[in-house]
Amino acid sequence: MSPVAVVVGPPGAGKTTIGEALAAALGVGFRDTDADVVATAGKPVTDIFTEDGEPAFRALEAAAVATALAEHDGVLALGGGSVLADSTRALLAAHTVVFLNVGLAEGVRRTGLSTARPLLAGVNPRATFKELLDARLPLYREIATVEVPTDSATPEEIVDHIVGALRAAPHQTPRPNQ
Ligand SMILES: Nc1ncnc2c1ncn2[C@@H]1O[C@H](COP(=O)(O)OP(=O)(O)OP(=O)(O)O)[C@@H](O)[C@H]1O
Ligand SMILES: O=C(O)C1=C[C@@H](O)[C@@H](O)[C@H](O)C1
Ligand SMILES: [Mg+2]
Repeated sequence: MSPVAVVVGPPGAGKTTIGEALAAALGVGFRDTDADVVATAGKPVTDIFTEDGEPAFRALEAAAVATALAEHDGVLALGGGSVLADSTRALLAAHTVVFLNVGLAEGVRRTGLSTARPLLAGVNPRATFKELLDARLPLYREIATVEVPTDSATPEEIVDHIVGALRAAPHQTPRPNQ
């Protein structure tokens, strides 16, 4: 069993929004590893960061991603920082991975009103977001099979784009060493 598509990208890229809409368009189930981590820990992501620390969150996240990749056959959205783990990127090499890209200004705008993202809760969310994008863009691109810019597209347009890309390459050839 393998997800139809795994959705990755920075905070605010739309992984949850687009992932849910993509699953509905394809008539498959949707799963989000952030929700899996919250269910396992029994508390919100912010509390895990505050009470247990980011390394504890990342360990829960890597385990949640490995389980979901093995169990889920619909659309799977990953937490924004999942790609930081070498083990997760190695697992993703065998999957169809949609990278939802978002630029700095739009990413800050979309995440600005929420307090639910502990990494962006500091005094200068814009600087933090820029550091995060600089560090992660190569990692998202390393494992993506489809990259979709989202800054000036509606969720409907983005879903159409992804459905078209999946139809054009329905059976991804496994990469070497998989
Ligand atoms: N294409 C889009 N155009 C405009 N707004 C969008 C778009 N995609 C998502 N949004 C909005 O941006 C916000 C963040 O979206 P969402 O929660 O889906 O992002 P995410 O990638 O799942 O973030 P996180 O990494 O924190 O889980 C939401 O308010 C959502 O409605
Ligand atoms: O980008 C990140 O590192 C994060 C994104 C969210 O999806 C959550 O997984 C958490 O807030 C961390
Ligand atoms: Mg999300």
